[in-house]
Amino acid sequence: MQLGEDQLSAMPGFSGTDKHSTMKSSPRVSGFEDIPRPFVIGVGGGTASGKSTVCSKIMEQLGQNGINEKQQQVVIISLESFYKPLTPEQIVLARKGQYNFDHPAAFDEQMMLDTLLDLKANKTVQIPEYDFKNHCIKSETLRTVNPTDVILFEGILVFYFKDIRELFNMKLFVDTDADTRLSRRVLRDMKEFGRDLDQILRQYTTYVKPAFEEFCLPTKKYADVIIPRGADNTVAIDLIVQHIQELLRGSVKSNAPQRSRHNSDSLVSRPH
Ligand SMILES: Nc1ncnc2c1ncn2[C@@H]1O[C@H](COP(=O)(O)OP(=O)(O)O)[C@@H](O)[C@H]1O
Ligand SMILES: O=c1ccn([C@@H]2O[C@H](COP(=O)(O)O)[C@@H](O)[C@H]2O)c(=O)[nH]1
Repeated sequence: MQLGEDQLSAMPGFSGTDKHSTMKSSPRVSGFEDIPRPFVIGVGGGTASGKSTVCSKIMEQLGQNGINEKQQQVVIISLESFYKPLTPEQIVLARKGQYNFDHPAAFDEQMMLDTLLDLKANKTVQIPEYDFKNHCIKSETLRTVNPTDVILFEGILVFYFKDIRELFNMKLFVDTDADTRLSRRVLRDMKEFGRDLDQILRQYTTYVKPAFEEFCLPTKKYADVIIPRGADNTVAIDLIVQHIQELLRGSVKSNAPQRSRHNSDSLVSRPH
């Protein structure tokens, strides 16, 4: 679905263009003509840093929440959809906090790559939904993701895999203090997934923390924008939303062929 001027001007904060002139109220910035569509934004960061919450806030501020999936112009995809299936023995270990869900080998990199390439080629894809409680894919539900304008792809290791990292047009890293993350993770795992404290802490100290230090934290250097304090950082979120709105407005007018943007060509540093 290509965005229409009316849909865009309905977005909160979208200043819009005069119906009869594309330049009057908000001149287009040079360089926006060739924005790739979809524009794929990677959102990395440690467990419970607020990646999902930041993505939800971005969606909300773009007026995308509560919209029929078919009409959404921005979608969120989570890395957990690409967990490899566990054997029955591994599920037993996972229930005791003895399976490493934080190691890159836990993910199906090829499936992730194929899915992102299909989305970049504006194909409709089916994405599994993950069940954290039972450590498996929900077999009855496959989520259909239609061609869209902006994709937010969030997860602990989204910047770890080089092939995947190179598909992102923008990279955000949600940077939240480790104690805050641990306390949120404990509360979330207890409340939402019914886990006990022993299991949570064993898993955290054995796998989550070491893997964060070995595989996730080193990927921070790839980020175009680092968001300290996660969803509490309303200034950063406002700026990112404003930027996405500029992108969407640019994509509406663009007929130019898509091309990938190089890191150093980051849109964030362009003057608005
Ligand atoms: N700024 C915040 N203040 C308080 N709680 C938060 C904040 N951001 C996230 N949380 C809570 O912390 C937990 C983890 O947040 P989430 O966005 O799911 O993180 P991630 O996607 O990085 O794992 C959730 O229970 C969420 O409600
Ligand atoms: O079955 C599972 C699968 C994953 N996890 C943990 O989830 C986090 C990643 O998700 P965030 O939303 O980014 O926190 C990862 O640290 C895994 O340890 C799990 O506990 N059980």
